[in-house]
Amino acid sequence: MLLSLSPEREPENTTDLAGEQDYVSMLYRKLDDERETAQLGLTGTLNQTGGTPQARTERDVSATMYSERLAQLTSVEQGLCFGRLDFHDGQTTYVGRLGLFDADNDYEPLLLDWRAPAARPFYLATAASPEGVRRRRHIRTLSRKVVELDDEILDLSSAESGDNLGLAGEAALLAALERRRTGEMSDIVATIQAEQDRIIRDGLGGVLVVQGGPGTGKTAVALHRAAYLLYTYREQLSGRGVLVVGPNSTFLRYIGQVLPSLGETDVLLSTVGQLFPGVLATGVDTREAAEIKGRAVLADVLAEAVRDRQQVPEGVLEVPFDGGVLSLDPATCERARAKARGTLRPHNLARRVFVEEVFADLGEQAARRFEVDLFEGVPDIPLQEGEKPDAEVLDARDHAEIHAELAASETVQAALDSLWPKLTPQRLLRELFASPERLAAASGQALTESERAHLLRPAQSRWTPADVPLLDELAELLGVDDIEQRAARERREREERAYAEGVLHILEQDEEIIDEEVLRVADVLDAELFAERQQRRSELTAAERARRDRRWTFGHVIVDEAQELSPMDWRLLMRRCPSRSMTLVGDIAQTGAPAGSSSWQDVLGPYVADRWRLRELTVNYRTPAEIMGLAAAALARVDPALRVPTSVRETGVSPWQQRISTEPILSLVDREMSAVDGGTVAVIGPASRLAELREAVPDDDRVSLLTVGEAKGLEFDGVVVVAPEEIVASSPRGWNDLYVALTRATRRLGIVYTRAELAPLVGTG
Ligand SMILES: Nc1ncnc2c1ncn2[C@@H]1O[C@H](COP(=O)(O)OP(=O)(O)OP(=O)(O)O)[C@@H](O)[C@H]1O
Repeated sequence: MLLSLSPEREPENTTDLAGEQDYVSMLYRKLDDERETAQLGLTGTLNQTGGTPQARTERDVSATMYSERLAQLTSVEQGLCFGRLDFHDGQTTYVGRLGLFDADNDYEPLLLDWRAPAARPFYLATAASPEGVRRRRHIRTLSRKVVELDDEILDLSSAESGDNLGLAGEAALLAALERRRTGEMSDIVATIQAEQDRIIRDGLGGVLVVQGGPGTGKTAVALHRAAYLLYTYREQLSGRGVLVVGPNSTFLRYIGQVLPSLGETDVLLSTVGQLFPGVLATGVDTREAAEIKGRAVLADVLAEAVRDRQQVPEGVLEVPFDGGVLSLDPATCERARAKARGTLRPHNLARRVFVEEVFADLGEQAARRFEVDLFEGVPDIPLQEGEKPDAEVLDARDHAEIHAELAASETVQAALDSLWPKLTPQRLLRELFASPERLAAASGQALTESERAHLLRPAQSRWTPADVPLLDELAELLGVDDIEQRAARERREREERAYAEGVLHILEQDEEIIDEEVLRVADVLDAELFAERQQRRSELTAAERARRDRRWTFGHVIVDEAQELSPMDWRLLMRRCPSRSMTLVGDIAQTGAPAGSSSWQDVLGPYVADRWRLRELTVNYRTPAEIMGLAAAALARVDPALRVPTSVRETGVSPWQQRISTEPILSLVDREMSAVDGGTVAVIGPASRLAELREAVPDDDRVSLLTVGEAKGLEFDGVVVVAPEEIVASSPRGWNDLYVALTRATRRLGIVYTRAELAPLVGTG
């Protein structure tokens, strides 16, 4: 065991257990009281009807507040209190998932929220630097029952025998690490380690990069940091929300429960591919296409593609109008285009200027023709002595009418659309990738012919995740004019509100005439009203509004597996976070995406120069030492200078390896399932073998069949890696991929070879 049980532990004692049970039971009673108060507050608020619009708004705010409080109080039920600190000065504090106070005793804290500054010694105090703490106690509960206490005495004698990983609460930590995995990540609030705590509580401003090998808790730390920031900077963050970006939806499902279990719901979890409202990116790019689409130079290509849609005709364009023909000459169009471009506005907004210029020219032609028609057959009357010529035959109203007619004319609109079309990002990108000519014109020297060939595809193709940052870029270049949609949405909201108010009004009137004995309408409609208000409330949370609004900017952005993002992904994310208050967690050694990065400075330089701070995590909590020995051989192939993080555990079980022909995969997986005794098993193989493996893998909820990309960020009790040599060969970052695959297991790892090319790796097992 690498995990030693130092510092010194006090023997567990039943009196202590009973004492802690009393205290914990008191906390749960307090929690129940708080819940009841919140529930009563909510019911009372929902039962109120009528009143002024302001009173109704205030009610909505109170209902929101009460239901949020209720959700928070419910989320902390499991493990409400998990720690106790005894200080040398005789003081004692309890640490838990939220703060509880004694209203009858000057609001003395009964339980400290783990995020409160006063709770920090629970995570940071060590025997060498005890911060006044004499004893740290981990309290383990099952439902509301105290089942185990783990004590550490922090004094200098134990500091000398302390282990070099500097772990706190080792017994509790070990218990957490050894537990079976369920397929959903759990919070680590009771056993956060000092190096993790420092990152979680780092200040809100600027860009913080957390670099750490597999299993070092980067994801856990990122999520706890979100909860910490929302607690500490609530005023600043609750309006704009926090965005957490993950690599794929499987990963988002895996981490989805962590923040709610910490009482936080106002966080948007999303992949980059989900950040363009209205676009569902279900298509899959080839590796080459994904890499090319991720390049920064695509921003220039897209800007050029937009300019390419601002045309000047080669010859005079004849525009049928009102029974005659108007002509648009290249010089006029050139002038109009230069003026429109000169505004530096996005394409769709600059179009207005282009149209005005063209209308001025066409309008003049139309007016002249109108005058000619007007005076046709009327003899010229010579001017009298001193009389001036009539400067304007048509007045401003006539001109306005002509403009309106031009605007309404389909032929004029068709001409304008051929020169400066109104464009959506979707239309432009679809037409760009479907046309070799347009793509060649837009890319100039930026892409070679063969690179362009990778991007070409039929117009009806599905969107892919790598298209999303391109659509986002185009939305900026084109200027999506969603004023009408916004107005429609606001109108809809007003109508819904008016309808609800109408219903309430009718109910109130009804109540006046209904017999007292009969159930009052409000008595039976509570639930419905509640649901309706809940719906309206959820529409108003920052996370929900952010999901619908492409231009939403977040108070803080957290990116997990940040090494996988392409330069174009970063452009999108930076737009969502102009304050550059960001936490990026990742591992350069695990980069698998073709457009992913191998240097944090390369990623961040364009946005913040060198003004970002780096923190490192060095301890691997997931993967036992035996497995890391094997993974180290794969990492050495990525870069001999890279080191694997130190494992906290040994299991005594070495990874096994065998050739595929020796035994069918099905029986190997069955064997692993019994070995992990009800835990989870993943079979990770190259994409090209997935169909074949699907037939060979048992149909069981506890077994997952995944590519390396899909397995990124996840963990399982047992892992079987199939055809490692094919994983390595199938991508330029093959060794990184294999490293990721080998580090997913918490207990057991098996490798099934198809060939023997990776003998050096086998030899290191
Ligand atoms: N302080 C801790 N207490 C208990 N468990 C922990 C602690 N830190 C990390 N873990 C556990 O270790 C495992 C690995 O954590 P996590 O997935 O956050 O690592 P990671 O650095 O994101 O890994 P990867 O780079 O492979 O995705 C998880 O099961 C997590 O709950």
